[in-house]
Amino acid sequence: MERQLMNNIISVQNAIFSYPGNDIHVLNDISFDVSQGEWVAIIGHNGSGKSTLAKAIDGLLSLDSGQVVVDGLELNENTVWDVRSKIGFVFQNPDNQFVGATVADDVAFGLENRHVDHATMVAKVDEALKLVRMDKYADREPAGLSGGQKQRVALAGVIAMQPKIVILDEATSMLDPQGRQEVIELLHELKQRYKFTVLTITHDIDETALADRLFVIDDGSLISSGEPEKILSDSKMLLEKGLDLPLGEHIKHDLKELKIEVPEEYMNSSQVVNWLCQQLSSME
Ligand SMILES: Nc1ncnc2c1ncn2[C@@H]1O[C@H](COP(=O)(O)OP(=O)(O)OP(=O)(O)O)[C@@H](O)[C@H]1O
Repeated sequence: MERQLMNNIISVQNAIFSYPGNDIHVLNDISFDVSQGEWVAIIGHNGSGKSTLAKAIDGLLSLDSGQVVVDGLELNENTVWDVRSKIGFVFQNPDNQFVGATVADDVAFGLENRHVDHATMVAKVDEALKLVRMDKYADREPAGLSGGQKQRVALAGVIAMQPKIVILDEATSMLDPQGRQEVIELLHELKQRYKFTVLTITHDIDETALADRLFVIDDGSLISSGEPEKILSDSKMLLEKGLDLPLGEHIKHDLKELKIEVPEEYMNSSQVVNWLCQQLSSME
């Protein structure tokens, strides 16, 4: 109810899409709205259509039928550049995104295209690199960085532009667990600070617990959407759809297999550990 009162910044209605030469609907009549400032995480098995959906929102491909509206603009060939200017997109493989000779040049690229004055540009680049903890690498060549460092720099490029919408397509997949945690916390902070709307596509199921809403895509259809805690506690559906269980739910699932009664509601791993300790102490 509360969501309906907020502004929709992304609206996808009856999206249908097949790649040329293949009749299969990779997007099979998908509809949803995303509110301004909302963080939506998208999960689904390999090949379920998540990246295709993200590309359709960014106008990188056009739908066979249906409609995408971004910040009040209906996406079509006349509006595609305006739509894209509202979206910061980080792909899984940042190598395809680097254009600058140095890390700093690369982060500055979008700002230069917007003719931002030099002093502002230097300050924004420095701030963005500090936020992703890559300021010490400002003069390095992007090609010489590790996969995780490249993903951080790609993210800095997006942060510097302060777009209304940030789409991360498996953009933390090369980060180590600590780095991934840092980037997710950073996103959370930036979302509060700049009121970004965030779409994250991820195979890291634990990461999705922090989102405002979770979408499950299966063979091109949006089969479930709602509060992450509700969806993440539906272990039967997640397993049926070939998805991982979050760690806490994984432990609960194993306990259930041992015929141990566990709470139905979603618990993260620390909550499961606390719950187990309580059970043990009550047995003493
Ligand atoms: N350029 C393309 N040409 C033809 N088919 C494609 C193309 N890109 C993707 N596909 C197919 O479309 C389907 C959906 O792909 P997509 O990349 O959207 O899935 P995904 O859910 O993002 O997968 P993953 O989790 O593996 O990244 C897959 O069957 C894929 O093989």
